[in-house]
Amino acid sequence: MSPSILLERHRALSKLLCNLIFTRDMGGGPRTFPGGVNKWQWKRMHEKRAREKEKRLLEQEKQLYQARIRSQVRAKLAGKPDPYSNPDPSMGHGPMSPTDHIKALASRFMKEGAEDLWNEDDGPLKSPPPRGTFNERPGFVGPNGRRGSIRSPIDLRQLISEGRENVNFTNPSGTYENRRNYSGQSWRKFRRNESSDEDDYGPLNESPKPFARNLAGNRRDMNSKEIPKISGQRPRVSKDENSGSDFEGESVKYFGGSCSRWPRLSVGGGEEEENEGIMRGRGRERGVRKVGSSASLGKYDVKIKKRVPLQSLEEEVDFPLQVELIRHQLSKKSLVDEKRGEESILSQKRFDECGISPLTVKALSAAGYVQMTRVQEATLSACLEGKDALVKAKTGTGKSAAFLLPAIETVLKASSNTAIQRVPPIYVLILCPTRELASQLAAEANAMLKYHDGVCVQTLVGGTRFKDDQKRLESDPCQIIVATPGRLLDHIENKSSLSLRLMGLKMLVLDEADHLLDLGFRKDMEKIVDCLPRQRQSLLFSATVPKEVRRISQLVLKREHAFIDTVGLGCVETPAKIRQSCLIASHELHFQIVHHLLKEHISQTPDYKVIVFCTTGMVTSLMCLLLREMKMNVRELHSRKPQLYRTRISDEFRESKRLILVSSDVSARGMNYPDVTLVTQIGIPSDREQYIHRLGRTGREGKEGEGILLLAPWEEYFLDEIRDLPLEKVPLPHLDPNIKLKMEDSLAKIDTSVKESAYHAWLGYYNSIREIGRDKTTLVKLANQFCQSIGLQKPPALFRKTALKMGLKDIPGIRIRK
Ligand SMILES: Nc1ncnc2c1ncn2[C@@H]1O[C@H](COP(=O)(O)OP(=O)(O)OP(=O)(O)O)[C@@H](O)[C@H]1O
Repeated sequence: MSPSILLERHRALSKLLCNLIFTRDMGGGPRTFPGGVNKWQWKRMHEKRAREKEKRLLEQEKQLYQARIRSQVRAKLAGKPDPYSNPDPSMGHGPMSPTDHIKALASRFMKEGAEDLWNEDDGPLKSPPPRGTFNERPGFVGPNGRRGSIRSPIDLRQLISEGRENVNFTNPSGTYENRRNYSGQSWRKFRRNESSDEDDYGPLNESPKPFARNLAGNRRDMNSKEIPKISGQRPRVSKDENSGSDFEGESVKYFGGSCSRWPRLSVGGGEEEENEGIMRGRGRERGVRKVGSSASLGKYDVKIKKRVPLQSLEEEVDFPLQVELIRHQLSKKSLVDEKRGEESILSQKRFDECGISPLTVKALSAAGYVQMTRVQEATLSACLEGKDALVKAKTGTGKSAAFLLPAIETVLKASSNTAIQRVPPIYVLILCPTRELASQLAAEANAMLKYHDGVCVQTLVGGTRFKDDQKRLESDPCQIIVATPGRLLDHIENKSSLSLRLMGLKMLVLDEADHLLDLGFRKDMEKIVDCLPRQRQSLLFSATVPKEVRRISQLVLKREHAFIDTVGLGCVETPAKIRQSCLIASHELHFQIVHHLLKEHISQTPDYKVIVFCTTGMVTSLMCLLLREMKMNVRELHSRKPQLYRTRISDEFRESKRLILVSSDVSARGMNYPDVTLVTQIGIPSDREQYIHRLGRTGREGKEGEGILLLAPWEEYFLDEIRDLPLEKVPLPHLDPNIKLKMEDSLAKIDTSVKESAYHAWLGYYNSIREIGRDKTTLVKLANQFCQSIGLQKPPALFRKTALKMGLKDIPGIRIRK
C-alpha cells in the first residue's frame, strides 16, 4: 500500500476517534479521565497519539521501501537481473516487487497466530443477516424484548469453556501439532452456534481445523501449559481446498473460519485506542463500521465477504460487556492454568534426543542442563532445519540456549563443509542491545563450546578500544560474534576485514529483537542487515513482540518464517510466580517508601538480592548515593559509568547475595542474575514491554519472585497499559517519621550537582515519553515537584540550546542559563 493511502486511512481513523470521544463526552460521560486529565486534555492526547502513530507507520513503510530500493541498486551494480521485474522466489530474502511485498505483509496478517495484528473491530466474516430475520429457536427474547431469535452471534464464552476442553495438543515428536479431537457433543454445539447457515461462517463442511488451531494459538491447553504456535508453517485453509481459489481468498476464508469469531469492536486504529473503547463502552457508538484493520494492506486486506455491520449485532447483544466478560474469564483461566502448570520451565525432552552434537550435549550436562526448557523444545527443530523464526517466550525461560544451540550447529556444519582457513568467516552473528548482555551471551556460548576445539566466540561492544577489537579479531579468529549494533557498525563502516568475513554469514540472531527493531536502533540495524548476505537464516527472540515489531520484522526475516509463540495470545505475559504490586504516592514520599520497602524485604528475606530500576542514569546515581547514605548495601549500574566499572559491578551482582543493585535500563533486558528476590521500579518504565522485561529479572527459571512498581499519582495512567497483568494496588505503608528526618539529612549531604543532573535527566526522560499526555507547562510543574522532592530549592537552569531542543524554551517554570 502506498504511504499516501496509509496516511489517509490513518487521518480518517484519528478524526473518527476524536469525534467519538468528543461526542461521548458531550453526552454526559465521565468528567475525569485517567491521570486526572480533563476531557479536552484527553482529546488532545488522543489526537496527538493518532498523529504520532500515523507518523510511525509511515516511517516504517518508508524504511521498507528504501530497503527494497537499496537491494535493487545493489543487484544492478552486481550485474544481476532486475529483481523487481523477475524476483526469484527461491531467494527468499531477496528483493521483492511492490506487489509481492504487499502480498507478504498480507499473508502475515492472514496467518494463524496473526490474530494480534488485527483490530478489535475485525468482526465476524459473515454477510449481515437480513434485518429482523429470526431463526427457529423458540422462546428467545431479544434484549429489545423482541420474540423469536435473531440469528445469534457465537456464544464466545461457551466456546472458551467447552470448545477448549475438546482440543488436545500432543507432542509426540518434538513438534507440536494440534490433534483435533472434538467430541460429537461439543462439535454439535459448536455447529449449533454457527447456526444452520454454514456458508456464512466459512469452512464448516471441512474439518474443524481453524477453530482448533485458533484455540491452540490463543490459550493454553489443560495438559500442556505452554503451547507453541508455529504459525509460519501452517498451510492455508480454504473453504474448498480443491476450488483452486487464489491466495487472498484462501487466507480470508481461513480467518472467517476461526479468528473472526471473536467479535472486535473498537474504532481506534491501535491497541490503546481499542482498549479505551472497551473500557468506556465506546464500542457501542452507532454507525461505525470499518472493513479492514488500521494496518490495512490495499486489496489484500479487503475481506472478500463483508463483515457484519456492528450496528446489526449490537442491537441484540451488549458486545462491550461480552468482550469484557470474555477477557476477564480468559485472564482468570490463564492465571489458573499457569499456576497449575508453570512450576517448571522444563519440558520432558532431553538434549541428547534432539540431534545436536554429542560434544555440545556433554558440555550442557556439565553445565547442569539435561532436559530442554519448553521454548527450547518448541524452537529447536525449526531452527535446526534452517528456518527463519520469530520467537516469543517469557523472561527467564531459556531463550538464550534456544538460539545458541542452533548457532553452534550452524558453525559445525559450515566448518565441516569448508577447508580449514586461518581466518574463518563469521558464520553466526548475534546482536543484542547492551554490552553486559553481549558478555553474558558470549560466556554462555563458551560454556556450550567447552569440548569443541577450534570454535570461538568474540564480543564486539562499545566502551572498549576499537583498535583492541581489531587486534583481537586477528589474533584469535572466531566463527561467532556477539555484538551491540553501534560497535558492529563502526567495524563495518571502517571497512575492516570483518566486513569481508561477514560475507560468509550463515545465521543472524537478534536477541531482544523488539528492542533492536525499535526506532532507537532501527537505522543501525538497517545498515547492518544491508551488509549481510541475503542467503542466511535469521532468528528473532524476545519476551515481548508488539504488533509493530511483527510488522517490521520482515526487514530481517524471510517471508516464510515461523512465528513461535510459547506465551499464547491472551495469556499473561509475565511469569506466574512473580507477585506484582503497585504503590501510588507523591514524589516527596518516594525515597522514604523505597527505603521502607527495601528494609522490609531484607528483614523477611535473609538471602535477598534486589534490583531497583530508576528512570535515568542520573536518577539512578542519586538514588544509589542516598541509599548508601542510609547505610544500605548498594551498587549502581548505568551507562554513565565506564565499561570496566560496569563489568565489575555486573559480575559482582551475579555472584553475590544480600546486595541491592540500583540500575537504569541497562540491566532491564536479558540479564540473567540468578535468584533476584525483588525488582522495584520507580517511576513509569518507558513502555509496557520495558515493564515486563525489568520485572523478568526476578522469578526466572520458574522460581518465585516479587515486583513492586512505585508511581506518582499523575503516572497512574500507566496502569492502564498493563491492566491485563496481575498487578495488585496496595496501600501505602506506615512510614517512620524518624526515617523521614534521616532521609532529609542524607539528601542534604549529596552534592548539588548530582541533584541538578538528576533533575535535567528526569525532565528529559518524561519529555520524551509521548504517552504521558501532559502539555509542556504541566510537565515542567511536575518536574519542579520532583525537584523539591530531591531537596533542591529551585529548579536548575537549562542551557538555551537544550531547552530549545526539548521544546521547553518559553515554558513557565523553566530557567535558562545566562
Ligand atoms: N535446559 C535448561 N535446563 C536448565 N536450566 C536452563 C536451561 N536452559 C536455560 N536454563 C537457565 O535458565 C535461566 C534463564 O535463561 P535465559 O537467560 O536464557 O532466559 P531468557 O528466556 O533469555 O530470559 P530473558 O527474556 O530475560 O532474556 C538461566 O539461568 C539458564 O541457565
